Amino acid sequence: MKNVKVAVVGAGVVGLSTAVCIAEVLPYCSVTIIADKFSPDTTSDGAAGILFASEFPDIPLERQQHWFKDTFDHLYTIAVSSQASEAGVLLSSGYQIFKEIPSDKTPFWSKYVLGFRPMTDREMKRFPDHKFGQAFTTIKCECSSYLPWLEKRLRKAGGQIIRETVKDFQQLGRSYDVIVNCSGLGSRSLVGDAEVYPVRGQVLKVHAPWLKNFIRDGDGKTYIYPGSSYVTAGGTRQADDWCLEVNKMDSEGILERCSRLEPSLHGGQILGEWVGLRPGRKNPRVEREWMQVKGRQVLLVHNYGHGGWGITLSWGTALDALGLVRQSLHERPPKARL
Ligand SMILES: Cc1cc2nc3c(=O)[nH]c(=O)nc-3n(C[C@H](O)[C@H](O)[C@H](O)COP(=O)(O)OP(=O)(O)OC[C@H]3O[C@@H](n4cnc5c(N)ncnc54)[C@H](O)[C@@H]3O)c2cc1C
Ligand SMILES: O=C([O-])CC(=O)C(=O)O
Repeated sequence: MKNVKVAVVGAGVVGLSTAVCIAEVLPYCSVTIIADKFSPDTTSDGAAGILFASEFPDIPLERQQHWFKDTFDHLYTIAVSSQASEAGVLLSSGYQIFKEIPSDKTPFWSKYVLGFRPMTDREMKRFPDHKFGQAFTTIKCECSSYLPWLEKRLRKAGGQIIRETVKDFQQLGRSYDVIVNCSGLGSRSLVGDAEVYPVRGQVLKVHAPWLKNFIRDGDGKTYIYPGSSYVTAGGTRQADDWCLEVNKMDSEGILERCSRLEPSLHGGQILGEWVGLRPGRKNPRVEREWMQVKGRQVLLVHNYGHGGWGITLSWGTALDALGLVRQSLHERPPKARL
């Protein structure tokens, strides 16, 4: 019997992954996603969805490794299955190149992607402004397909979906035993977390079907990611900028920088421009607390603040959030709601 009521707030890649993990693994939980935006209108939808990461300063490296590996393994299984195109998950090969030789030539995720190696001198000849490069195959997870696919998986596991703006967790706690906060940037107002801030990102969607391999400048500001139906060319990383309007100067800068790396982009056709606000935070917050609601203890699990790596870490942090829910319910089973 499903006697524990769980509300997952947020229907981006983090909320949907977390809801699916809980609904599929804990048979005694009834899971409801509550969000004010769903695919195709979340931040997750417009992201390139490429899997790799930079390191967060205060999370043990081992934990970051397992977040990455769990997500990679989960998505790899989909990428090599017959579900791949419906789920929008594909393998993607290419280069990350650096103008200066990085201090760490083998990032923590290098052992989880496929075929990671330094680029050869012949490969580097294409990029005369760059001194060093890494070649590897990773995963590209296109959320405009992946989120609807997760929604379907959630419903199959008995999950429900409600479109609503949550104003207050106290209020929500009257109807649920567990709240999982996957509201991304929304956590700034929902839980008053001033550590979460927007990191604005603008990208172009380009029709250039001859491009097959990604190219990313290690500074994180210029990248070209061929996908299943268009190429994502980016980007910008503007901290504390809340503007969701397309900026023409940003678009010109993106095109100019990307075409320097890949001159054939000039022959492409721009299909659209998109802006999203990354849920920036020094470290993602994946932890639990207890809330007192009308004399009852309600479990509140947080899973937000993934910055530019929410897709990369989505399944791994969802599994951690699931672990926190399971462990907490084991320690303190919920009392009946009055
Ligand atoms: C240009 C760009 C490119 C990117 N590329 C990549 C990439 O290649 N790889 C990668 O890993 N990451 C990438 N990212 C980062 C990635 O998009 C984010 O880390 C990720 O989308 C965060 O997911 P999320 O589910 O936490 O948040 P979101 O997708 O923003 O979802 C938040 C959810 O919470 C809901 N919500 C918030 N507040 C409330 C409320 N009060 N009531 C109800 N619902 C609420 C929203 O409606 C929404 O459903 C990119 C981001 C940008 C902007
Ligand atoms: O940095 C990248 O290559 C893509 C990304 O995650 C982002 O723009 O946030």
